Amino acid sequence: MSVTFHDLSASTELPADLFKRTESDLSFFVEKVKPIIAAVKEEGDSALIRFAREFDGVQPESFSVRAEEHEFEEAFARVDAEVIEAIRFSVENVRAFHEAQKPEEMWWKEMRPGAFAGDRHVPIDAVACYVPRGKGSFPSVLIMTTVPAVVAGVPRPVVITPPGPDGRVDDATLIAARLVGIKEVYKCGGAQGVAAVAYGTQSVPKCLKIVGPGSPWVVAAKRQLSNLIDPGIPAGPSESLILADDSVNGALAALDLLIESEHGPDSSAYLVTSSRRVAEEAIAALPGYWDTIGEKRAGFSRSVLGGTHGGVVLTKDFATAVEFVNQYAPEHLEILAEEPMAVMTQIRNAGEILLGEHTPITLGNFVLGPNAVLPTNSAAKTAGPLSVFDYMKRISVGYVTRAGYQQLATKAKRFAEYEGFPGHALAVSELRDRLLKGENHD
Ligand SMILES: NC(=O)c1ccc[n+]([C@@H]2O[C@H](COP(=O)([O-])OP(=O)(O)OC[C@H]3O[C@@H](n4cnc5c(N)ncnc54)[C@H](O)[C@@H]3O)[C@@H](O)[C@H]2O)c1
Ligand SMILES: N[C@H](CO)Cc1c[nH]c[nH+]1
Ligand SMILES: [Zn+2]
Repeated sequence: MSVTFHDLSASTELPADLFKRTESDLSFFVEKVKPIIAAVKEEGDSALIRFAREFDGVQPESFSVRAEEHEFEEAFARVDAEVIEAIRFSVENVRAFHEAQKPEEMWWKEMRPGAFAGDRHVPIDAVACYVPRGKGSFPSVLIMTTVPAVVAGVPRPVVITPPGPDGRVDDATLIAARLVGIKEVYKCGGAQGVAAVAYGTQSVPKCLKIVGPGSPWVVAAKRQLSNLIDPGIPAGPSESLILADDSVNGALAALDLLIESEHGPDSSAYLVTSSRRVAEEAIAALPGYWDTIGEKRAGFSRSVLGGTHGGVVLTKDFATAVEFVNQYAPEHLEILAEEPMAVMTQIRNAGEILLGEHTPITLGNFVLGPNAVLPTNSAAKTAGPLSVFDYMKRISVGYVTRAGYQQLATKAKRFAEYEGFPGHALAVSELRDRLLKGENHD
C-alpha cells in the first residue's frame, strides 16, 4: 500500500473529510458495550473474570482480579535494568513537570474592603487510571496517568489494565506503578474495566472519575457511564500532525510521521506541508522505514498513512497548512520549520506542540515531562492535556467581615428584589443587624 497524497496545492479549500477520525462514529461500540456493562453491574468480579478469559485470552485456572505483592516483585526480577532505569528517569521528569503545574492549596483576594474570596484546590477522593493493553503494553501511560494523581494528593488512585493471556499485568507497568507509589492495580480492561470502577465490584473500588486513553471499547463505555463516573478528557486512538515548511528534510518529516501511525489501524497521522519537495521526499522515504519496523507495526502505519485517516497533505501555501492544523486540532503537533517558535504562535488548537527537529513526538510520549495523555478527535479545540487539575476540584470560599458587610448587602438586596426573591432580600435587611445584636423579629 502506498501513501495517500492529498494534493490541495491548487485551492485554499480544506475538505471536511480530512478532519474525520475513526472515533467520529462510535455507534457500533456503544451498542456492543451495553451487555458487558450490564453483566459487570449484575455479577461483579465473576463477570470480570469471564471477560478476561473471553477478550484477553486469560488461560490460568486461578486468576486474581487484583495484582498481588508477589507479582510486583517478580516483575522487577524479569525486566531489564536499563528499562527500569528509563522508567525511573521518566517518573522523575513527569513528576517535576506536574509539581511545577500544581496550584497553591488556596488563594484569597480582597474583593472590596473587608470582603474576601478565593478558591481551595482539593483532590478528588478516588480516581481510576486506565492503562491500555491491547495492541501493546503501556508503562508510559501508567506514569502519565498516575504521577499527576499522586502529585495532586488523590487519596485513592487505582489502576485498571487488561491482563495478558498469562493472567498477569504487564511487568513494566507493575514496575512503573511501584516506582510511582501506586498500591492498587486491577486486571480488568475494556468496557468491563470502565464498568467495574463505575459501579464497584467485590474487588474493584467504585471511583468518582476515570482518566486515561483507550480503544473504542473503552471510549464507548466511558460515554455510556458518564452519568455515574466522570469520564475525564476524551483520549482515544493516537493522532499526530507533522507541520513542515520548505526548510525541512522530507525524509526526517516522514520518520516522525511513523511515530503515531504505528499505534494501530484506528490512529490518524498526516504530514502537512506547503512544500512539494518535502511531500515527495517523505512519500519516497516511508516504504524504506516500513521495511525496518516489523510486520505488525508497519502494517498499522501503512494502513493509516495509505488510508482515509492519514497521509501527506500538500497545501497551497504555509498559511493554509497552519489553518489545516487549527481546524484539525491534533492530539500531537510537531513543528519542523526554520522558525518553529514563530510558527507556534499561530497555532490555536493542539493537545501538545513539539518544536523543532530535536523534539520528536517520541520524547513527549515517554520522557520529556509534559503529559502525553491528550485530547483526541478535535477535543483540543476546547480541552488541554491531562494535568494535576484533572485530579482536583475547586471549592470557592468567601468571607465577609462586619466592616465589609454593609456595602455588599445593599447591592445584593437590589438584586434579590429585582429577581423576585423576598427571602434572599430579608436575609440582608436590617433584620440581620437586629438578630446579630440579639433582638428578636417582631
Ligand atoms: N491518547 C493517548 O494518550 C494514548 C496513549 C496510548 C494509547 N492510545 C490509544 O489507546 C488505544 C489502546 O487500545 P488497545 O486496543 O491497545 O488497548 P485497550 O486496553 O484500550 O483495549 C483492549 C481491550 O478492549 C477490549 N476488547 C477488545 N476486543 C473486544 C471485543 N471484540 N469485544 C469487547 N471488548 C473488546 C478488551 O477488554 C481488551 O482488553 C489505541 O487506540 C491507542 O492509539 C492513546
Ligand atoms: N502516543 C501515545 C499518546 O497519544 C503515547 C504513547 C505511549 N506509548 C507509545 N505512545
Ligand atoms: Zn505514541
